[in-house]
Amino acid sequence: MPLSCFTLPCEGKSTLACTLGRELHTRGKLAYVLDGDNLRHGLNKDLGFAAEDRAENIRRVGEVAKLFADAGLLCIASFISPYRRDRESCRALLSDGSFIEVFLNMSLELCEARDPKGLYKLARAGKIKGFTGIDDPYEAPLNCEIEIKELDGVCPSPSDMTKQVVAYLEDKGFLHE
Ligand SMILES: Nc1ncnc2c1ncn2[C@@H]1O[C@H](COP(=O)(O)OS(=O)(=O)O)[C@@H](OP(=O)(O)O)[C@H]1O
Ligand SMILES: Nc1ncnc2c1ncn2[C@@H]1O[C@H](COP(=O)(O)OP(=O)(O)O)[C@@H](O)[C@H]1O
Repeated sequence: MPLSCFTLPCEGKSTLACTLGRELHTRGKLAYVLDGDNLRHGLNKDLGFAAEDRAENIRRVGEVAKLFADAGLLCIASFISPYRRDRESCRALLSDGSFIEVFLNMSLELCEARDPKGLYKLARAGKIKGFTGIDDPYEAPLNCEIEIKELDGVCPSPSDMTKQVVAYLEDKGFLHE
């Protein structure tokens, strides 16, 4: 089961992927996290952020996730993947129902206020071009399986985000023996 979180930078993808991975491990499930930041240091270090590079990034991630799924692992993929067509290509690679798209739907203001790596600041200053959410697009999904959003302007905690995803997985029978 490849489970993929797609959103703007700083929306909490890596945090959710990590918390969820730990929760699945405590339930005796073998899970592996693929994260954009990490893969771009190795497997995908030849790629930049032009639309065709982002497409190739996500194509490779989909192929790797498929290998994990074949081996019986739960794969949690945490990438921006801003274009719908690239996400749909990943979905098409995998068997029906096994691709679960998680959309973290937080405001740009919240992401920008976090900015632990200072990239939004650089993008606003024009020092990074083509930064998602600032001068590059993000196409929100039309039919994701799980949407996590702010409640009354407050972002759910990592633990609450994880609970929402786990509830979905339990409901769909992914966590049964
Ligand atoms: N131009 C531009 N646009 C967006 N993001 C940028 C850019 N340059 C560098 N970064 C950093 O790269 C991280 C996103 O990598 P991804 O592989 O997930 O991107 S993508 O799926 O190919 O769009 C992303 O990390 P996260 O903050 O974890 O999302 C950024 O830190
Ligand atoms: N649910 C949350 N509540 C509060 N802070 C969060 C939450 N999720 C992530 N953060 C914080 O926001 C920043 C960006 O999170 P990160 O998971 O790296 O986002 P992304 O992978 O989408 O770029 C980090 O400093 C992280 O600690």
